Amino acid sequence: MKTFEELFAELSEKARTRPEGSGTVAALDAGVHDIGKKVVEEAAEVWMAAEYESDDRAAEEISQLLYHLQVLMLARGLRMADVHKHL
Ligand SMILES: N=c1c2ncn([C@@H]3O[C@H](COP(=O)(O)OP(=O)(O)OP(=O)(O)O)[C@@H](O)[C@H]3O)c2ncn1[C@@H]1O[C@H](COP(=O)(O)O)[C@@H](O)[C@H]1O
Repeated sequence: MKTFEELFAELSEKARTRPEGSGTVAALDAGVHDIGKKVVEEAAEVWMAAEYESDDRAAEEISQLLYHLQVLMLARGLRMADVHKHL
């Protein structure tokens, strides 16, 4: 288990060190267009899970959407503070 901030720190480190086999590195290499499509796909899965599936399935889909949003942030060079200032 990890928090939103802990995941962002982990993904930032992956982007910096580019370890072999990292899905995050592969996604970053694919670029903003591909990551954006993944965000939309995961958002739809969140919607469906929230409407038709269990609390745990909805939470799982939400975690995946949050992951892909963080990857998109990294691809754009955005930091957590850039988002926080709009909350
Ligand atoms: N939290 C996540 C996470 N959530 C979602 N995903 C990715 O998003 C996909 C979403 O799953 P779907 O069910 O939509 O799967 P799918 O359609 O079969 O997936 P694809 O074929 O599109 O890859 C997963 O297969 C993962 O590739 C994640 N990938 C990685 N993490 C965490 O990110 C960290 C770094 O991971 P690596 O960069 O892979 O080392 C680790 O702590 C991981 O636990």
